Amino acid sequence: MYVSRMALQNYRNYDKLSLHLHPRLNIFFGNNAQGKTNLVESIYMCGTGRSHRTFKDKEIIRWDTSISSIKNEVVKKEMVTTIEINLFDGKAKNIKVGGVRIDKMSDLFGNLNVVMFSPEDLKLVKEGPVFRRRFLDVEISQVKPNYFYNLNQYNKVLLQRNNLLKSIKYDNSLTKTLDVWDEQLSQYGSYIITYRLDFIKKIGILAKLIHRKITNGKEELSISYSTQFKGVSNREDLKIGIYKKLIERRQEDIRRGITTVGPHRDDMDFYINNIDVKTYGSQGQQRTTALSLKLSELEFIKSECSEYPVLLLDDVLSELDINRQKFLLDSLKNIQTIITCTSINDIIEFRKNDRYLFEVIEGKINKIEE
Ligand SMILES: Nc1ncnc2c1ncn2[C@@H]1O[C@H](COP(=O)(O)OP(=O)(O)OP(=O)(O)O)[C@@H](O)[C@H]1O
Repeated sequence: MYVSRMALQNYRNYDKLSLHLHPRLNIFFGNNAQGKTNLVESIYMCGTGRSHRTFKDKEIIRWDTSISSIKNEVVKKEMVTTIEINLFDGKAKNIKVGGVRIDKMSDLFGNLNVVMFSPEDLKLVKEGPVFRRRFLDVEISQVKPNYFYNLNQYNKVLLQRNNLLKSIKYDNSLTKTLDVWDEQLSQYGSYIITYRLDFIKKIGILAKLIHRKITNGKEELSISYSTQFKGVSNREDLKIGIYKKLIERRQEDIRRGITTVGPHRDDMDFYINNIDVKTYGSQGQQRTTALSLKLSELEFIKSECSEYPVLLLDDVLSELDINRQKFLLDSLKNIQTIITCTSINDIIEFRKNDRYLFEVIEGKINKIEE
């Protein structure tokens, strides 16, 4: 799939923009703070319904205006469809697919699959577990709308349970009310863990092969899911396991006023040649692991949806050494790729006859060559 045309209005520093994109390679270069990331952010939004940088729509709307819009044309299985997002100051966004307004975010997923790779992602391995859980949630939601539903329900119940735990501290008679939340938390939580286990199993195999290639067979990467329910993969057993542990930890949870059991505490582990990459990996190994993981996502989406997603490479090339850059660029021949960079010196000769090159200057875009 690919984005054939993009149009922005009052989107960050873009007043009005209309652009045809190359079905394969698009390179946007320019100095800092010209609008390169804003551009990839808008494509990411059409795929996921949200920005990768902010939860606040207000920040996206061009200053001194009140409505911002994105309209992209997407070619998927040779059919053209439009995805339109209108953002309002102080009102929920409105999303249309093929001109029809959708009321559930999960109806957006799958119309445009995107994979974003930015310098932030290079920290995926070594940063805190929140980043890795977010990675899991975004990637699985794109291909499994049911996951997104269960995740939303889980988060709602978790919030209610945590509020209740805080109230119980002052009113013990409320303790019995926890039963209903524990039941629901186990139900939704077991779905989340089952989906995550399946996802990690699949991308684990793909990432291992990719990592082997990048390191010329020197490193063997393995990825696993770290959970309080190790060894349990059946959904019914997980449900029972979560429920039992919630009861077991109930007094502790009441004392602390938070829920200490469930997938919101889980994480991903990475090993290279059986050594924990988070703790002992060099910076280079951590980066290569992140790169293998990102590239495995492309293959995963292809295997689930039969088409490659659109790849957004935001300012990431300069962060990789020349070998990794070459590996990355060579892997992308059949994938629409949007690259942003401040300098094109390293890639000026790259796929010269099979790309569009654009210069970004203060929210305006000049096409340099076909
Ligand atoms: N809501 C907004 N309205 C108008 N301009 C905005 C808004 N939000 C951000 N900007 C402007 O957008 C520009 C930043 O754009 P962007 O983040 O895309 O930069 P970039 O070209 O990717 O730069 P870098 O190479 O430094 O990452 C800044 O000039 C900023 O002031």
